[in-house]
Amino acid sequence: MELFKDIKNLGKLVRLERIFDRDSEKTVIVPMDHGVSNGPIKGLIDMKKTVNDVAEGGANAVLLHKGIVRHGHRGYGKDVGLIIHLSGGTAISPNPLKKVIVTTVEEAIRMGADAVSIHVNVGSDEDWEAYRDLGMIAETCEYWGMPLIAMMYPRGKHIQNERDPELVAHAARLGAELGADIVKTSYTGDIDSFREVVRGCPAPIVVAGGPKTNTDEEFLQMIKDAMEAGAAGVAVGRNIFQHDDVVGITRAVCKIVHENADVEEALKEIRKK
Ligand SMILES: CC(=O)[C@@H](O)[C@H](O)C(=O)COP(=O)(O)O
Ligand SMILES: N[C@@H](CC=O)C(=O)O
Repeated sequence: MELFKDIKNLGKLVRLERIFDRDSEKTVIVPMDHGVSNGPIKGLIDMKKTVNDVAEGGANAVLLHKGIVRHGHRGYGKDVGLIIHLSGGTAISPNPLKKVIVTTVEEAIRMGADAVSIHVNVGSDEDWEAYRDLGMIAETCEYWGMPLIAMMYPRGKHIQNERDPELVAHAARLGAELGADIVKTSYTGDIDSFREVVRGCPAPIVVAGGPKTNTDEEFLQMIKDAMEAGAAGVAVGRNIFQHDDVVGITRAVCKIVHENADVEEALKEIRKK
């Protein structure tokens, strides 16, 4: 794939083709790691059903913690790529922004992962520990041919605006500098500033979702704008798995990401309740 022309590691290339569409060279990832950070929230109770629904809707990959694969692997339905999340931390911790490494790349390989991910809150207390983790895990991923996705967010007590374009650009660049193959970060709110984030980051960027938006139009427009700005895809959790029509909203997102559809056309995929 042209998108990964800088990557020479064959194992990584083979695996990346399982989580990116070979024709569009874009991806729709559905993170479902919220059980660790927030507990069994809406949409993440029956994990097999939710994984099956997003697979049915055409998602390229789901992102899970290891225990959900162990307890919840479907073994039926349409196959979907598997990204295993290596970081953990909870909203009820005295330091909710602190993430520690809870799994190894080797364990992810044993579980059949197509990629692994790590979460870094840039600007949080002791963020340097996460930078060290990212750099070291990148080296292990290189050895095993395992693609690494770094979730890079400006978050911390001195960060006033987590979507500030300069801060998002810095966080994204840091991910690429320390060895991530793909960077996931927040949308900055407008096409021009996000284009600069993409320009400043040598690794492909996938855009994160955030809390469930009020309307489907608002959410899909954000996806459309991020793609227009040069994103290589999306990694959206709650706006997909908490939707009343999980299959339909996944199809709508895929239509924009892979087929460059406009929002109006994509909305037709959703079954209104
Ligand atoms: C649970 C998290 O920490 C999130 O960052 C999650 O991993 C994610 O990637 C985004 O999920 P959304 O629900 O789309 O914000
Ligand atoms: N490839 C797996 C990924 C989830 O565990 C599947 O399709 O079920």
